[in-house]
Amino acid sequence: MTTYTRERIKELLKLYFIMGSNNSSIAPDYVLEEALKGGISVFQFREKGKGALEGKAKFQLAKRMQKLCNHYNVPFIVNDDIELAIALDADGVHIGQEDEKAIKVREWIGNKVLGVSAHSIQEIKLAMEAGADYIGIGPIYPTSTKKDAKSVQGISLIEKVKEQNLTIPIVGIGGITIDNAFPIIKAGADGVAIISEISMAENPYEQTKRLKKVVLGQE
Ligand SMILES: Cc1ncsc1CCOP(=O)(O)O
Ligand SMILES: C=C1C=NC(C(F)(F)F)=NC1=N
Repeated sequence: MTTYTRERIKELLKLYFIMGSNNSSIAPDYVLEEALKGGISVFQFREKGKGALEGKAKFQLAKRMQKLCNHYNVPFIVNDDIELAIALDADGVHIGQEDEKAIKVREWIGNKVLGVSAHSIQEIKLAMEAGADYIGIGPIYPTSTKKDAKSVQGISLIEKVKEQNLTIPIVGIGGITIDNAFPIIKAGADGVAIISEISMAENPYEQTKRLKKVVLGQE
């Protein structure tokens, strides 16, 4: 398990921003800093898909984004790339079902935060046994950001997790906007994970502030 308590993980998941350089038409460092000022609670560096950076350029962008997160005391999570996470001494990693097995990753990363994507109760239980600190469930709504996203599942799996009294922290992801975010929290998720609603926003700072109010039930 991680050095973070389960309660702390649940707090961190509240407004989970995820992006890479190909999720925005403007400078990713600028978008991230606006989102940090707007109140995101955790950031995931996800450099993936068409036009994604690789090698030194990817490492340097990750380093700049990690520095921004450290400045705002927001944990910095790396998607998929375990070596990069270890090289940067990131706060955690997020892996999908098709990535390295959670049990192996847990051994590699020690007590860093380990997040796992899951699409069924079975996958959630396996991830819990492997020492995952939180689960990403989605796509909740249709999304065009992840080309190979699984079928849209709504909030049904989040509700099932609650019905079965599974206590692992949960974050919903996929097609989440200002208008559809709160039902995910109401269904029992600890937070929402967002890419384009913030990364493509006209004003990422204002958009983040509004999303924060929505997930806190203040709007
Ligand atoms: C990474 C990922 N996993 C499931 S959907 C998705 C993309 C979420 O992006 P957006 O918030 O723009 O729909
Ligand atoms: C595919 C993903 C699914 N869920 C998450 C998170 F929101 F962090 F749990 N991140 C991903 N990259």
